[in-house]
Amino acid sequence: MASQSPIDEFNVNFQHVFESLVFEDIRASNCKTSPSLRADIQRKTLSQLYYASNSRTIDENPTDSSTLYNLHIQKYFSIVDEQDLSRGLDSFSRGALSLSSSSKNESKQWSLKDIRNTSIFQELENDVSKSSRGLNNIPDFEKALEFSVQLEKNKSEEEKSTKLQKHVPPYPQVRLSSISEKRIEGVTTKVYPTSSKVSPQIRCSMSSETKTEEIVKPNPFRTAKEQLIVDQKKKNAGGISSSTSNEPTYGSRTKSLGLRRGLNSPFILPIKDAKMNESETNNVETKSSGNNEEKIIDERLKNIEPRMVELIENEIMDNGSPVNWDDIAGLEFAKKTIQEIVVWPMLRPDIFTGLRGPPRGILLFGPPGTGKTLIGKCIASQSRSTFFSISASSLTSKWIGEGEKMVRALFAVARVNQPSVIFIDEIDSLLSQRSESEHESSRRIKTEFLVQLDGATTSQEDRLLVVGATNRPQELDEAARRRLVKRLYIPLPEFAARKQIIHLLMAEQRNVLDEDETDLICRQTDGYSCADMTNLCKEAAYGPIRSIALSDIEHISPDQVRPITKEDFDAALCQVRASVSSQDLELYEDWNKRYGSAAK
Ligand SMILES: Nc1ncnc2c1ncn2[C@@H]1O[C@H](COP(=O)(O)OP(=O)(O)OP(=O)(O)O)[C@@H](O)[C@H]1O
Repeated sequence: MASQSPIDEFNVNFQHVFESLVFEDIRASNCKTSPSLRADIQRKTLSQLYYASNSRTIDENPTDSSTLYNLHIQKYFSIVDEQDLSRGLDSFSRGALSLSSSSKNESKQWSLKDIRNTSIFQELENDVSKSSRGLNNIPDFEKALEFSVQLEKNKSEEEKSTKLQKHVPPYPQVRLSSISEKRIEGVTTKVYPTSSKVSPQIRCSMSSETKTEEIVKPNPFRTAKEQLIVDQKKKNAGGISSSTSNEPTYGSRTKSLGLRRGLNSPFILPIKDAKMNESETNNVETKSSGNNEEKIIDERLKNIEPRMVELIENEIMDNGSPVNWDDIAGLEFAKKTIQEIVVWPMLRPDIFTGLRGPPRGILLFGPPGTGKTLIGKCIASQSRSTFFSISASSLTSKWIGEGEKMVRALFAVARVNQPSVIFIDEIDSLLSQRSESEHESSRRIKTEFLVQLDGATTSQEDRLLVVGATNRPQELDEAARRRLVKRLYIPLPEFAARKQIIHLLMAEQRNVLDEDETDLICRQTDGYSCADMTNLCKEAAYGPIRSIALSDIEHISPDQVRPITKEDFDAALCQVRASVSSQDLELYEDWNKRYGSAAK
């Protein structure tokens, strides 16, 4: 048997398909058949056509198959969209937008979306755009074609509309069936306004000729994104509006470095514009004028190295907690004298003028740990002054070669921050008696210090007080001694002062010390300095802790720790001894008799 030629094969196939189509068409046209069944038959026909075309069973020429395809599409839609339920499904108006997923037509294999995505449908569009000559010969094809093209164009808009309807079932109140009717009858002019993104006003064409648009009730529903756009639009009203539209630019927004720009942010030039430069220049001017003001204030610092100023402000300026006179046990004479000659004049410089002018330098001398530094801090606190605390030995050793600069800087910063108290501990090491073996740098520091001290003592405007403290007053240079006009002896604490220290410190701890026991401790601590007394109390406070078993120390609560007893002090007394020898005390008392502002 001779094999069939490709043309014969095509003819056979086409005949088969055509017969099938005609048969189905007759079935579908049968008025007695239900609309649902007729729609199914048409859909089946479309599927067959689609399959035959794709498998090249019928025709390589897409125009013919397209003609057939569109014919059946029209028939299909005429059934689906017919509003008379006896003849059609009225499906479009009730659910055409969700037709693709609808089960109304009892088939899951087919959907409107499938038709649009078919290659034959797309080929149809392409062919039409390439050549309209052959198509003009086909009756009604043009209408079907235009419908198909328009259908594709409207696809995305329909999807949006479908989404909106899903959220608000009663909306839109549009007879969409009218749209479909127009599609079938003629060239569709359905227009969904693009501005519907913000407040969708769905418009539909009522007539293909007049293209009159009907404004349908606006849909109040807004997606979160739409609401954001509206809010930002309101916010930016009156401000600089973006040159771009408010519509979101999905995925195409330009990222900028630094701060993220909002939807309606004004455009920012990637380079500095003239205006920006101008404003920056103004800022610089403002800043520089501000600096000029600061320079006028800080005239006294102009010859001082900034790093030294910084060092003094960070390391020497003391911002510790304030000290009250009551915090200092004993030393009644010293406290009274300092209040009279130092604190009051610093608080009321207008009263303490002339002969009543305060001394600018005082010396606190005495055994170590008796409260000299404490008094210096208290002077600063009570006179509301800035407190500078420096050890003279650090001036000579820490800043070798720069000590004199440091002294100058210290006084300059103190003047800027006045009223100030400059407390110089171990002042003897700075202002010791001159000798042949004295190092050149030490000598220069001493000279600078005396110069500054002279300036501080002679200047009436400056409110500076230099407080020197020493344990070796006998080593002080004569010139220094003369400048430190008030020389106050800070002795070892007496009985009352020692008792006061115990009370002060024990007040913070649980203890069972009675007055007799406290007095006994005070008698036992004759010759102890204030620092010694503090150490004794600390040691006694450890007694209750030492009585706790090591295994319990981690878990024991504070109130389970027993109170401090006299026995703890007895144990502590064995540990903490007086640090000041009687010989040293004699030296202080001698020197006090000779040079000190002794108590009468
Ligand atoms: N009069 C006092 N009242 C209460 N506590 C004091 C008194 N004097 C000293 N202390 C305690 O002793 C500590 C040491 O005191 P401070 O440094 O003032 O002594 P100092 O005379 O300056 O000693 P140094 O000469 O060794 O510098 C203080 O921190 C304080 O706890």
